[in-house]
Amino acid sequence: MKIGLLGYGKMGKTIEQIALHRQHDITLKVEKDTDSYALENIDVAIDFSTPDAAVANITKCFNHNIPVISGTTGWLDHYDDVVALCKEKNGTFLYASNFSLGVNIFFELNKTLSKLMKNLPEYDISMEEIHHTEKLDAPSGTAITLAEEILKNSKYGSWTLDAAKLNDLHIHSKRIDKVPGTHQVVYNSSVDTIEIKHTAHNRDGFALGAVIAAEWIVGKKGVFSMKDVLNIG
Ligand SMILES: NC(=O)C1=CN([C@@H]2O[C@H](COP(=O)(O)OP(=O)(O)OC[C@H]3O[C@@H](n4cnc5c(N)ncnc54)[C@H](O)[C@@H]3O)[C@@H](O)[C@H]2O)C=CC1
Ligand SMILES: O=C(O)C1=N[C@H](C(=O)O)C[C@H](O)C1
Repeated sequence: MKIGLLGYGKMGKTIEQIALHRQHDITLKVEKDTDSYALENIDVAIDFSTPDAAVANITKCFNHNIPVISGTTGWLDHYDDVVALCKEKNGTFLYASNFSLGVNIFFELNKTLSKLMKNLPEYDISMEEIHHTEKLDAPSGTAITLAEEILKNSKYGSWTLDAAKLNDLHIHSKRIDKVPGTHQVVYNSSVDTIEIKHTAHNRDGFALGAVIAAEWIVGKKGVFSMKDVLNIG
């Protein structure tokens, strides 16, 4: 498979290693902020760029009929527009806030736990996400995915980064040098605490999931998620 890497930073370089190991070719690497690259000789594009660049990169793939895997976070206000454009162009698109198998299992644990806790308002819920200091967005895309599931079954109106907003689900975003990604959900009452936590040890799990998604999507049309790839949830 010929892969175009839209974004060749920490994730692009990790994906390259895993893709080569799985006998794929990297036929394009976009390393900096430009839209003047050519989408030629590519079976699938994988976008791990920046919040500001993601929509233009995805749109360019639709216009060139290239399936696109999107791992970039921080652009989700435009997600519905991108899905509509994909359908209009008869394109192929998959976004995941987190491609790792472990986090996708964690998403299912979070869903199950939130359903179990639905009628127990004596528990206050909070979340914490920790990432490296180069991360541009907060909260993390993964934290938003977790929060959106919790909100379906909780007393909270929306998620917030502001601890003073007591009626909302507080996400505490911490930035610590070199941390690849840690997410925790805490249910706290006066008598006990229930916590679930996922800790990434490096970026290999994210990268492997993105390559597996790219392998899976070639030849398909439409809008997909990691649930389709992993057949869970
Ligand atoms: N969904 C997932 O599983 C994961 C998502 N991410 C997300 O992926 C994104 C990238 O993460 P990192 O690789 O750690 O960041 P990074 O900062 O190391 O790399 C981003 C790269 O994109 C390049 N870039 C800037 N403008 C561009 C453009 N217009 N087109 C193409 N490339 C452009 C930058 O020069 C840089 O090399 C972030 O949004 C991050 O949150 C990161 C890890 C896992
Ligand atoms: O920026 C990162 O590094 C990560 N971003 C993703 C997110 O925002 O959830 C996934 C992972 O946690 C690493």
